[in-house]
Amino acid sequence: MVFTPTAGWLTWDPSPSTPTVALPPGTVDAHCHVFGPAERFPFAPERKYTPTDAGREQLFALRDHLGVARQVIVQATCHGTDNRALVDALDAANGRARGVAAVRGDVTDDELATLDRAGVRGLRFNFVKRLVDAVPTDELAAVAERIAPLGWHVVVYFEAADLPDLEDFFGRLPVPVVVDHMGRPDVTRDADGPGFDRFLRFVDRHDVWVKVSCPERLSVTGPPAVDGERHAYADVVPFARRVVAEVGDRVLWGTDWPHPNLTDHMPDDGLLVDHVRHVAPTPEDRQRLLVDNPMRLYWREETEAAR
Ligand SMILES: O=C(O)/C=C(\C=C(/O)C(=O)O)C(=O)O
Repeated sequence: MVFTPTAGWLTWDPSPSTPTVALPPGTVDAHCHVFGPAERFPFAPERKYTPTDAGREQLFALRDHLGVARQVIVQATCHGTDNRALVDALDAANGRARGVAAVRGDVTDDELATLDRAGVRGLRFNFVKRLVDAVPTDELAAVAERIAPLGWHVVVYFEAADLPDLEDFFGRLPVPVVVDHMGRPDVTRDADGPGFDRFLRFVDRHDVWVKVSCPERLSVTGPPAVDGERHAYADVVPFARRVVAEVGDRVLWGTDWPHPNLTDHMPDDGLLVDHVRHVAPTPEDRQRLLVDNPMRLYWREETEAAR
């Protein structure tokens, strides 16, 4: 079957620059994806977009190019609840990757156990309307009860405007909740204004984890370097720095490679690494953000053994 990438859809940068920021040893890219290759792992019929292939070899090459040690591969909607490409990449990563899968409500306990053995440590619940149709929250709540004994968590992706309708559902989940891309704030607003205040109150109330990922999706100032530095997405920085300052022990970072659904510009992944310097200004901030927090969430057995 031939899969034609969605028209107008940019593909990932095949030659990202070399970061000027030296990442701490053990850095984890806590949000990236693997797409296909489609001839081995066809995209889901229910998908809302068709990406270009972005296979495990390219994902691992990016890891090594950026100086990242480990990756958390997150199931994207283009593969629906078919986690075969994810599991294949986990198998090939030799312990250097963990996964966040997507499942239907009728997933069996044996299937969950198989995913756990493959390195999956969470499920993704996607509420972004341009990506999924109606979300069966009752089904998701039932599945969340079943993954609690596995020690898994739930990664949630939603638009900021939808948080009021979703907050109670998230607060009732019996497992840790991790929010993708800071809950997609409107960065034209004040990072200290009521909208982001509300998000951070939700985070604090329910001990929610937050990814300071995807400045390229959130920014309206775009990629041009700011003040001559290898820094961009300056309008996103105040929001991300607030999260790092106020949620320091539950904050994560990721590249979001291969950056699906971007049409106006494709980020340079080397610049995304440099961007971290502005989001997490001290070495201690970066150690927590890039190493300690993701290791505690995804490689708990190693962090507990090291105590
Ligand atoms: O890759 C991301 O995290 C963001 C997007 C896509 C998905 O998450 C997905 O397809 O599951 C998006 O905003 O289009």
